[in-house]
Amino acid sequence: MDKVKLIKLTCDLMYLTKEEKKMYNGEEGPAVAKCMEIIVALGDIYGAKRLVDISSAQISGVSYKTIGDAGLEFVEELAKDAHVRVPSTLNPAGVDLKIWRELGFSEEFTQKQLRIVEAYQKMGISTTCTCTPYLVGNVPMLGSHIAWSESSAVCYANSVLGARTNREGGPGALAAAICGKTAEYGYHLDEERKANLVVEVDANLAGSDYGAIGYMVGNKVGGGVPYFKFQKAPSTDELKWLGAALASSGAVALYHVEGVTPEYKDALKGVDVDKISLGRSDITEARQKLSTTTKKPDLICLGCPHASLEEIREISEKVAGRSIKNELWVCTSISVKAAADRMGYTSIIEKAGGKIVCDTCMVVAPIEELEFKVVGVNSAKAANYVPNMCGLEVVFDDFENLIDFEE
Ligand SMILES: C[C@@](O)(CCOP(=O)(O)O)CC(=O)O
Ligand code: SF4
Repeated sequence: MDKVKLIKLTCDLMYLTKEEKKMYNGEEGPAVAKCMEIIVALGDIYGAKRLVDISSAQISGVSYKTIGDAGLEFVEELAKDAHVRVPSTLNPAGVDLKIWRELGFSEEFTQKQLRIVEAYQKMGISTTCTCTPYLVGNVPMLGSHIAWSESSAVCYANSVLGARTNREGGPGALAAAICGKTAEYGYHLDEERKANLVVEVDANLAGSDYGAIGYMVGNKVGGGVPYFKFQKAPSTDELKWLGAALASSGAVALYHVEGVTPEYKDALKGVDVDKISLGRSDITEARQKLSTTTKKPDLICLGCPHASLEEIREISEKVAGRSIKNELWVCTSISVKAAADRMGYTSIIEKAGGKIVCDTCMVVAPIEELEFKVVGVNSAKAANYVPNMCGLEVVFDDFENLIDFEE
């Protein structure tokens, strides 16, 4: 079908403005045309009536471990003449861009990884290399339309900030960033943001319990929208862990928390939903399911999603003046690490034998090429991903139960 007919067909299914038609038919260059085709194709598949302007993007498809040579060639080709039109941040890479050699990663992998990051930077994407863009300045407003990928970031933006994005894949988010637009379907629409399951949690929760709850409920609702009733209001870090787990065991992109999240008041209006209750025994069962071994971990990886400054402060307090027996990595962004350096938390953790690892994480880095056998994590998402993505055993527990100190 030639271009004109295709536009006609597309216009029947979706309304394109004059400006958007120009972008679509190549008047703004081949890269924009290619990206508009991706966006319009997604819109046609999901029944969008129009495109919507976006205020920011979060781009995944960064680690050489996940995108390989094909992905490297795709981004280098696009970077020849594409540039983003909205503030865009980048997902974690496969290595810490500064201390990769100290961590034991290979020169060959790192060189390819640096080419990928360079190509994204050439397109004007901020090479933040973190899955917590909302901690480094990419903080979309309530009701704003965005195009984010990285499932935990998508869940946080929709649920905690009340911004509007679907679970974009790498290409979809990148295309949207280059065009400044995305197709208006799914979570961009009011009617898709209603809850479809009420979850009453009759237990006093702490730390990694939130990940265990998210893991269980994600399995139950798949791509649904859970509405939580907790005994006390979770912190933003606890909401971050909850959403990451919901998004990794299910395909949850939005949840509501009664009395806490910005859209909870309308989430149950006009819908008739099922209710479930979860208690301590359910949480205990989920926690057991998330570990694949009872062996002591030789590598402890915290910061999935990337650690906040508050998390790093708490870790530094727990290790201050002690000497750690196992290897400890605290994964975070360069921005949060800069603040941890200034506050002295980094030197406390390093003096105890730990490392603050930036730009990457225990899932998208090739840790399987290092000498570790058992990874200890306090993130249900990491526990869910490490066995499949790294082929290593995993122990899921709170930090204080994972760490081994010299006497
Ligand atoms: C491993 C994961 O957290 C990030 C994958 O990142 P990337 O596709 O390598 O940029 C997957 C996800 O949940 O989006
Ligand atoms: S696996 Fe965890 S740490 Fe890695 S990118 Fe995803 S949320 Fe972030």
